[in-house]
Amino acid sequence: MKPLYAQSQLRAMEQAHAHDGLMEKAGAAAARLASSLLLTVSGARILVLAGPGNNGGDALVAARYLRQQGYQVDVVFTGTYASLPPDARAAYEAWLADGGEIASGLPQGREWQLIVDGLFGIGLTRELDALHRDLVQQVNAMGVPVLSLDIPTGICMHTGRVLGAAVCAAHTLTFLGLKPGLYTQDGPDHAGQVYLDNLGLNAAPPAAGFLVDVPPALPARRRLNSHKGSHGSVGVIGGAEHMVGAVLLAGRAALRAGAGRVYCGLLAGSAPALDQGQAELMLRDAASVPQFATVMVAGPGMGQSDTAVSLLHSLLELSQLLILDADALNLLAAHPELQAILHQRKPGTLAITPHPGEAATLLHITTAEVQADRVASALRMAREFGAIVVLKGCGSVVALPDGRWFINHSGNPGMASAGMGDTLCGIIAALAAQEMSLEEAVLLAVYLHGAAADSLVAKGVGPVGMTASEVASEARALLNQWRYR
Ligand SMILES: NC(=O)C1=CN([C@@H]2O[C@H](COP(=O)(O)OP(=O)(O)OC[C@H]3O[C@@H](n4cnc5c(N)ncnc54)[C@H](O)[C@@H]3O)[C@@H](O)[C@H]2O)[C@@H](O)CC1
Ligand SMILES: Nc1ncnc2c1ncn2[C@@H]1O[C@H](COP(=O)(O)OP(=O)(O)O)[C@@H](O)[C@H]1O
Ligand SMILES: [K+]
Repeated sequence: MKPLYAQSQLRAMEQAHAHDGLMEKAGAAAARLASSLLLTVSGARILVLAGPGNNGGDALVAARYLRQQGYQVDVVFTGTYASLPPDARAAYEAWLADGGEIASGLPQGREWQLIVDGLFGIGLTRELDALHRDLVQQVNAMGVPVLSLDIPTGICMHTGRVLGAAVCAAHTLTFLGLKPGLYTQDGPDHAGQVYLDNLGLNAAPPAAGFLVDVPPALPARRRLNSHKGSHGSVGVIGGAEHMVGAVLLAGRAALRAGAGRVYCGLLAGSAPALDQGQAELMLRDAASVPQFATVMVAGPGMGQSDTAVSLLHSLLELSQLLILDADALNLLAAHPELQAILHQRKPGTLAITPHPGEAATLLHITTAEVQADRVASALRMAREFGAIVVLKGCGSVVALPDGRWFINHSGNPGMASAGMGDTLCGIIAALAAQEMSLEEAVLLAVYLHGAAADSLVAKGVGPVGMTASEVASEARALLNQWRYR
């Protein structure tokens, strides 16, 4: 896991090292990366975009180093000299003193092999104005690789949201520490490959959150002398008429992630007595399932019938570890009396896995408002529902009631297909059944789920057409590889 920082923490780091030449180091690092990216292009021409603040200063330093290395460098500066912050002003003067020139608009009739984006960094506080929006759109239309400094211009460092328009970079060199906006929402689509340069600062403050980019804690190795009862029992309730598959997908995923036994309770009157594709699943009357299970999942395809409400009600009052998804979340949103029970539960025994639409229903806001700040939305749900929360989507956010949060770094758009969420809750339940805490199970399951999808893409199974069942099988392969090899 890697630390993620808030703007205030990055500012404090900058201030504590105000006399350490950080901008010079940042610009030099940018020039090094730029020239390594251009290695195969001799005599390359580089466009450097410098904005009105210190991000622009970094770019001007990089421009100077690149010019000294023999590149042809065109600088476009969008600020005003008089309002530049001191370090950036010094960088501006040094560029001119070195013989560099400054243009205020894009030079015509030139072709560049690389663009360095130093328009805005972590100081972007509002939507881009018309001038910058226009420039960003022109840059994106050029089809030239872009190296963004600190964060792609136009991306909000906290939320990953596009503020009006944003640069689509192939590479982002980020300074001092990683920013959450690089890893969730629209950040990953704009940042390309991310490189971190800590500018020589080795002591960093405590993280605001964490990026989960390696497998977190794994379940213990199995004792040779173990039996099916040693690996827990998962129960899954849901599957109203026409939605039976959701429960079967969750149950099958739980088997593949190692649960000793899996029971499924289907609400549909026409439900099968056997899963023809997975005879190991034990199909029972939904109301009876909790008595067999150490960990329960409720919600996949559950519908919102009175039966569903009363099943959920009784489940919330039981002490088992519980994972709620899909319709269970919609029911929770619609029935305040169900929410009231949540706070009587033992801490750490409930997880909820909303996608942004379900999160909006739970929080009584719009999906756009949820997405405007995914970390804040996930933390709010964690607090209000006393639950471990997975806010799914690109850069899934895991938030805990005590205020800790994580952004998951695995996964890809091949996962945007029906059944993926059912698979995720089956995996969470199976890991929790194998004696992990629910918090550990959630963190591992979210990473594993995405890593399995990434592994399938690497093998050519996706992103197009990758199925949730395939992800469950690949998750099994990875879990075995991580734990036993
Ligand atoms: N100060 C330092 O010691 C260091 C700063 N660094 C760089 O400095 C950056 C942060 O610099 P700043 O705080 O100056 O911020 P930025 O350079 O990101 O931009 C801030 C400037 O843009 C203006 N602005 C914000 N939103 C705007 C909008 N939508 N339209 C038009 N103007 C807008 C602000 O009023 C301000 O003038 C970092 O991202 C990093 O690149 C690094 O060099 C590390 C060291
Ligand atoms: N673009 C994406 N990048 C990464 N993960 C994604 C992406 N799209 C979907 N996912 C993941 O796939 C799963 C989809 O869950 P959900 O929307 O509940 O699907 P369903 O209800 O159809 O099963 C979530 O874990 C989500 O994080
Ligand atoms: K930038």
